[in-house]
Amino acid sequence: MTTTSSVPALAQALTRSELLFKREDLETVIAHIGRAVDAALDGERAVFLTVMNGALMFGAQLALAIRTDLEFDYVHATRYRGATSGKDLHWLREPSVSLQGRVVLLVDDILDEGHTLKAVRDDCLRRGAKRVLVATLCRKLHDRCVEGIQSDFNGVELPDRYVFGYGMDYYEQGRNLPAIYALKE
Ligand SMILES: O=P(O)(O)OC[C@H]1O[C@H](OP(=O)(O)OP(=O)(O)O)[C@H](O)[C@@H]1O
Ligand SMILES: Nc1nc2[nH]cnc2c(=O)[nH]1
Repeated sequence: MTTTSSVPALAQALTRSELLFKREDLETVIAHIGRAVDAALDGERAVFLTVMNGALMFGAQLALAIRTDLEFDYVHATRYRGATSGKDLHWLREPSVSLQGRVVLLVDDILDEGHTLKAVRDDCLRRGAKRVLVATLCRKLHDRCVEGIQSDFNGVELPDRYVFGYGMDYYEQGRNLPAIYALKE
């Protein structure tokens, strides 16, 4: 199977990648996040705001692990646009549910440098959210994260290398791999 453009091939990337977390481990971790979110919500019906596309898989599994009833919406903000380093943030879809006076659970796959989540969190507050909780499947360990953003709930910690799988892309490929891989170099 070949790709239709000149982007680097996923199969090639897999040969020079390391498997970091497999599906079963991630499912266990996500179930724990669900319990923690229930405790934090304490019965309040939050807006579950998924940041597309990367959070598609994590968002679905996390939602099923939360017992408290939720209202769903999504945003699409992208900084990486299929590349392996981030640039300016582009808003492709804003929330449609009113966030005024609401608790928002902001759900994303990865907290890397934090620009995306910071911008989306600040936008939620501008729209009147009374509290924004941030849930991420993974976060990278480095000192380049912008000030003023962190995950309230996070699944796993990653080395400072480009990762893909479980929602995260390698040149828009590999999002449906059921594990997280890191490029070796
Ligand atoms: O912490 P940051 O350095 O801002 O990076 C994290 C963001 O990067 C990815 O999105 P991307 O822009 O690749 O769009 P995608 O979700 O469509 O893949 C990921 O889904 C996060 O939203
Ligand atoms: N796929 C992917 N998206 C990201 N967004 C920010 N960092 C990363 C990363 O390492 N991989």
